[in-house]
Amino acid sequence: MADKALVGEGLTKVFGGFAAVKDVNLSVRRGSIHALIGPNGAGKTTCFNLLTKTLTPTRGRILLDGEDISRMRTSEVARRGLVRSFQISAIFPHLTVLENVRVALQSSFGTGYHFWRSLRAVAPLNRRAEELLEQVGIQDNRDSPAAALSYGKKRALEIATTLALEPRVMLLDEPTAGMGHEDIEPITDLIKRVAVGRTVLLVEHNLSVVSTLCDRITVLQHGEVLAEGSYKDVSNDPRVVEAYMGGIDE
Ligand SMILES: Nc1ncnc2c1ncn2[C@@H]1O[C@H](COP(=O)(O)OP(=O)(O)OP(=O)(O)O)[C@@H](O)[C@H]1O
Repeated sequence: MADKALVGEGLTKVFGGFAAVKDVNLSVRRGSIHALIGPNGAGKTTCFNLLTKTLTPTRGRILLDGEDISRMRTSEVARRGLVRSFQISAIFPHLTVLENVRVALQSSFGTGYHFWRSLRAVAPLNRRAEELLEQVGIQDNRDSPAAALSYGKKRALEIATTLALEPRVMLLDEPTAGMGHEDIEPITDLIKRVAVGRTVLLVEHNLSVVSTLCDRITVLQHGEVLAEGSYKDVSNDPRVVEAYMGGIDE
């Protein structure tokens, strides 16, 4: 159990009689970057939403560091170090980049969204916010309104606000979705950097990103696990090739 940061056991989610996820077993090794992939409608988002506690499983269990978190609220699991990017700290477009990270830090320090608290009380958080901006490479934009950032830099800001919650396990939902070619490489490098010393699970459509970033891949099809292994293993698996035929995105 010690090497498994996050485990899904027999995860099933039924929507009005339709099983979007069926008896999925999934283990995310500590320190790894693990991807959930599969053709459209395979159940990736549903599975991800179960693991991130956005949805409650119809059946099955989720274990974080061996502890059953199946019935816990997202805020409880976030306190235990399982954080979905953007789950708590959505970007506030009219706040500056620095203020956005500070708000995320306030929520992790339990001071919440009490904007009326004196500026003096939040000032010590500025240094940490600046460090986080540096870590994701957008320190030069600290005083810009978040709305003015390029798409790629917005994603970097979202990662900074996630890091503010000190995640041990980070869950990223399609981190490169909607990105132009020029933004994909920097965000891939950034995820690699912030993954050091952490565990990362992501849903990602871009298979070239998956191949460069991920240690382990789970392929879903029709709500079930079709294959699991390294990118090389799964991409050479004839069942995976067949599942993707006609439905591949990249
Ligand atoms: N809330 C819901 N109610 C009913 N059916 C749902 C619901 N959410 C998902 N589904 C169905 O479950 C199946 C799996 O959907 P899901 O979004 O998890 O797949 P996906 O692999 O993420 O797909 P995509 O790559 O297209 O985003 C689909 O057939 C979808 O229509």
